[in-house]
Amino acid sequence: MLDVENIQLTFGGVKALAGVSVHAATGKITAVIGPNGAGKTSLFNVISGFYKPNSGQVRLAGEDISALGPHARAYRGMSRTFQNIALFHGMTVLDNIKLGAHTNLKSGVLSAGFRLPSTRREEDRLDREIQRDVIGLLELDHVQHHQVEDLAYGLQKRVELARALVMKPKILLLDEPVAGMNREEKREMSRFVTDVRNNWNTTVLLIEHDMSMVMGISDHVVVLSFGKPIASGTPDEVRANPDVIKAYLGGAEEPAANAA
Ligand SMILES: Nc1ncnc2c1ncn2[C@@H]1O[C@H](COP(=O)(O)OP(=O)(O)OP(=O)(O)O)[C@@H](O)[C@H]1O
Repeated sequence: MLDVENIQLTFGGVKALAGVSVHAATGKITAVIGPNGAGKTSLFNVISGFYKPNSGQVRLAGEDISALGPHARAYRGMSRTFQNIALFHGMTVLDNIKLGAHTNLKSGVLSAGFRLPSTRREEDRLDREIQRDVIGLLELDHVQHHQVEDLAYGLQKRVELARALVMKPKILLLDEPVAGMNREEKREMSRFVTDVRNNWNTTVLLIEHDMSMVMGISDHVVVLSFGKPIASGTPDEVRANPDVIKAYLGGAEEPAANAA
């Protein structure tokens, strides 16, 4: 589904990514892990089109999308959540979720402004679809009319996930989905991500520090260290890999070529 080939990205003298390739297979959960500064966030920003790499290619469902910006990638079925909560306060859960669908609506801003009958029909259809698919699946029924800022942290993260899903993405990019959560919230988020994949066959790519989440739900894990892939495989393979253990224990040395 997603093929990231040989990405090089430098910031001044710092090589943030030095030849990173990642394949996220259709309907699978792929995780990118690595110690602080390994290049995970940079890789996500390259994949979603926020950073332009020095070289390398990003392909989505076979199409080279390397030259496209974030909106064009979203339109092609790439959706992401962010590390920090990015919801609109003063709005309900349902309205926040609906914001994720604006590019799916056929009616333009003008007709929406005049509330033409066709726009209202489209909104009604969208409401029904959101209720049926997203709100039900993510168990947000009981809070859909609440203001988002009144919700507990874990629920707000779930609303963000819902908003990312409204577009029915081909691939869902999750940027540290359980950061800052308590154990119960982490367990719930893991279950919901797995449910989404199981129900819709969505391809999921996530970056995450929480090892129990990564090892619990991933089909495939890629490990970065100092901007390079050092291992990949099943959670069990990666866990047992001596290079990975060394990187996490702080024994790995930065390659001389990476020095600024
Ligand atoms: N905008 C930037 N300008 C300059 N250097 C940057 C920038 N973003 C990242 N870097 C550098 O690129 C390298 C990779 O950083 P990145 O944030 O991608 O790692 P990470 O694995 O996401 O780290 P963390 O787990 O701490 O979020 C680091 O050396 C970082 O200092």
